[in-house]
Formats: sequence, structure tokens, C-alpha cells
Amino acid sequence: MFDNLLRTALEHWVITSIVLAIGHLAGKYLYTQYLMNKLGAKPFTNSSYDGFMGFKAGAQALKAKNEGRAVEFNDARFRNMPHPEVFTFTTKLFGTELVVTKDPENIKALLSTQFDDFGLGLRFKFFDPLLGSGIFTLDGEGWKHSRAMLRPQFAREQIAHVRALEPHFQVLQKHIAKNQGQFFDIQELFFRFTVDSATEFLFGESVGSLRDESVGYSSKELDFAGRADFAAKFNKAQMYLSTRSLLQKMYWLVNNKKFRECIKAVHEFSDHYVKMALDASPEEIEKQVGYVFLYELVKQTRDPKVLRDQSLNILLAGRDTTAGLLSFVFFEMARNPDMWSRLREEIISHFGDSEVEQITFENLKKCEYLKAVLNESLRMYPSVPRNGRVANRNTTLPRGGGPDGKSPVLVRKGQNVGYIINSTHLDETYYGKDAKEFRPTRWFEPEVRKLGWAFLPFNGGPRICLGQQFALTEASYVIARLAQNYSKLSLQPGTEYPPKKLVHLTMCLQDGVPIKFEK
Ligand code: HEM
Repeated sequence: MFDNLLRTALEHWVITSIVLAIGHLAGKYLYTQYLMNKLGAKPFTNSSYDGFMGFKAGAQALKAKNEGRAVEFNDARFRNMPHPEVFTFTTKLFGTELVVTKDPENIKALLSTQFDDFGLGLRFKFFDPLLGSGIFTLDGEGWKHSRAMLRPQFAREQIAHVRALEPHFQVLQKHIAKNQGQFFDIQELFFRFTVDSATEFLFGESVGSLRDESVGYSSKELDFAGRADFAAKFNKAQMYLSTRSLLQKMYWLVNNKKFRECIKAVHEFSDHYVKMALDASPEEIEKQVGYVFLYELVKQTRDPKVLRDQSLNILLAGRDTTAGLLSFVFFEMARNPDMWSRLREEIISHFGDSEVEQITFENLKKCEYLKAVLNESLRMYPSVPRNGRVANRNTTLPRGGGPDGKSPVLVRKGQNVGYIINSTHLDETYYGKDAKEFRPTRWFEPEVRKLGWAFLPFNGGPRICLGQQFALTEASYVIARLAQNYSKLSLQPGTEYPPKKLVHLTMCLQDGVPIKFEK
């Protein structure tokens, strides 16, 4: 009797569940059809079945990422679609429905022409514990306000920046001299260089991470509050942020004691400088030698949290990206002695082999081959290789639907769109048969210069990178100074090509750049 009752209840439960599931799917299907009709969208030309809930593709993507092959993996996914000539597909990743695109038309819509249809989704939640409310984490009015407040800082900064780099370059030189004639990893030094110059620019005092005992600095000299820890703790906290963004809605799982300790150290360090800037009298601020971001910002706001958050947002946006760019440039220059010779000739013809004063923002812009090398490096190895937005409302993207992929596709409110700029940059449609070769002279060809949205290392539209000129000037300065000093570069024999890439929030070389510099 009891058995029968239990069986009947179970049967009811199973039947009800099946009916509800079918109802849910049918409802979703009908609503999707309704939205497609309303918004003029067609079914996706390419859709990828990636195992139950997209776990198979997710696991493969993680494996490729750990092996330093995330870029190649993404690229292969586009090529292996039923219609590889259509540059957009839909897929699932760990249960989340995604639209993925490398189509410049769709990227333009996402970032510019349909800017208000898309936002940053959960980015604020991922990054809030470390970065708070700043230009990089906010959407809507908060972002607009941040952008308006910070924009003037970058216009003014562009001119003054170069002179401030030389002292840091001198320390970098000491490390290279120490290693001269042998192979060593320059990438690690570029990361230290960019955190040193960025902290000086932001706080008025550098963390001096390059100034270690191996190049003659005493440990006493290095001792000021939080300095020793700052770069390491900031790096570690960034790793946690990257994992939180990978986990999407489950981001809150990453919030352990280590993460919180890193955040505390970074905040204490930056608060020290915020306090200094707030305590400074207007006369002291005016007397400040060189440009200091915080001292300029206190003229606009005296809120310590805003000052801290915006400084750390800039540090995150600007530091690893520039170090990655420099690392890839030197990786390619060391592989290509002819290119290094040409670059060197150009630098020496403009500035001689020791002149520093003439290396200014304006003069660096006149070095055409240098600009081509930077562009080519940002094309093949963009510091931000993939990025994403989330739909704020039911909307469409202009391409990827219908039998030929030329019709709009539906993006439902809350749906994620990933845009893989690295794959756009490597596509033969835009860059020809040698798209996967490092060839700076392509930037002298008129059709490549006109590519518009197919070359997008600094993003486009209203959220275009604020630090583009800053980054290009800093990278150009370091390249020019090294070109003045070293005639020959080489890579350690046996170094893998194409190199393995480490892709977290930004991209660098997984195994560093094992390089030798010779006079
Ligand atoms: C090679 C170096 C760099 C590259 C490739 C690069 C690239 C980018 C990209 C792709 C974005 C868009 C991110 C997004 O919206 O999701 C961005 C935003 C931003 N970048 Fe850069 N960046 C570089 C260096 C810098 C530097 C040196 C600074 C500052 C000193 C900086 C400041 C910013 C800021 C503030 C934003 C946010 C803009 C906004 O949302 O309105 N960047 N950058």
C-alpha cells in the first residue's frame, strides 16, 4: 500500500517535471522566435554544440589556456565552424550561453554604434574588492563621471611623461649590464619597470621594484612602508580577479584569506599616498616637480576612496598591458636581426647613439619604422586579446545570421558577447596570406592602414583606452634607449615559436623572453 503511494507520487513528480521542462523550453523557443521577428534577426549561421552545458568546450578552453595555447584554441574554433567564412557563432560555456565574434562589424556595433545596448555585466562585482568604483569597473553614469574626471589628466600627461622614465631606465640598464653576454628573462624586468614608472606617475613616488641588491641598492634604502610587498601583492590580487571573472556568476567563491591580505596591503600602500596628497597645501601641490596623477586629481575631488579607486584602476589598466607590449616587441626583435638593425638605424639617425634630450613625445612619433613595429606587435600579440560585453536589453548584432551569415542575430538581455580581437588580427581576410607572420612593413601598405575596426588593440568607441598615447610613448622610449645601447639581440636557442602565451586579464609570454643583449 505504502509502496504504491510512493510509486504514484514519484510518477507524478517525474511527469510534472518533464511537463514543466518541456513548457519552459517551448516558452523560451516561442519567446526567442517572437523577439527575432520583432527585431529582424535570423538564426545563427554557426552554432557550436560543446557537450552538456558547454562543459566539454569549457574544459578544452581551460586546458589550452594552461598550455599557453588559448589564442590558437580560439582561432581554431572559428576555423572549425560549419561556415568558417562567417565570423560569429553561438555556444555554451559552463552553462552560460555566449555569442562569440571576431567580425569587425559586430565589434563596432558592440563598442560604438550600439554602445548603450551593452555594458560590462558583472565586471564591477569581479573587481570591486581590489579596485572599487573606478573608470575601468563602472558602467553608466558612474563611468561617464570617471571618464570626464580622468580624461584631462591624460592630455596633459602625454607631454611630460618621457623625462620621468629615464631614472627607471637607468636601473633597467643596470640589470641588463649585469646579465650582458648571457641569456636572461627581460619580460620580468619590463613588468618591474612598468610598475615602477606607473607608481611614480600615480603616487609621486615609485615602488622601485627594480632597485634591488643585485644592482647595488642597499636594503635600507629600499625600506619604506609596504614598498617591498606592493608589486607582489598587486600581481597576486590580479590573479584572483582573473579567476573571479572566469567563474562568472560563481565569482564570489574566490574570496579567501590570501586574496583579502593582498587587497589590504595594496590599499594600505595607496592610502598612504592618498593621505599625502590630501594633506598637501595648495602651495605644496603647485611646487610638485613633474606630473603626479594624485596631486592633479585632488584638485577635482577630496574623497579618499575615489582617489584610491581611480589610481588603482589606472594601475591595473596600464601596467601589465605596456609590459606585455614591450616583451613581445623584444621577443620578435631578437628573432629578427634585420628588423632590429633597421629599427636601430632609424633611432640613431633621429637621436644619435647616446642623446636623451631629443627623445621626446613629438620626436618619437616621427619614427615610422618604430611605429610599424609597435603596430605589428599589437596586431599579433594584443595586450588584451579577448574581451566581453553583456546585453543591457534585447537587441541584435548586425552580422552572423541567416544562410549566408549576413543577417542580424539576436542577443537577449543578459547574454554575454565575447569579442576575440586576437583572431580578427590574425585573419587573412584583413591581413592577407601572411597574416600569421610578424612583418612590420605591412603597416606601410595603404590598404592595411585603412583597416579600421579590424585593428583594435586599444578598443574603440566611447571606452577607447585612455592611456594609448601614454603607453606608446613609454614603450617607444624604452625601445629607443635600448636601440641606442645594444646592436645585437638574440633569443636563447630552442625557444619555442609561436611562443606560449599567458592569458589572464592581459597577455604576456608564458615562458618569458630569454634574450641576450650585446653592445
Ligand atoms: C599597450 C598598452 C595598452 C593597451 C594595449 C591597452 C588596451 C586597452 C583596452 C583594450 C581597453 C578597453 C578595456 C575594456 O573596455 O574592456 C583599455 C581601457 C583603458 N585603458 Fe588601456 N591599454 C594600454 C595601456 C594603458 C595605459 C598605459 C593606461 C594608463 C596609464 C591605460 C588606461 C586605460 C583606461 C583608464 C581604460 C578604461 C577606459 C574606459 O573604460 O573608459 N591603458 N585599454
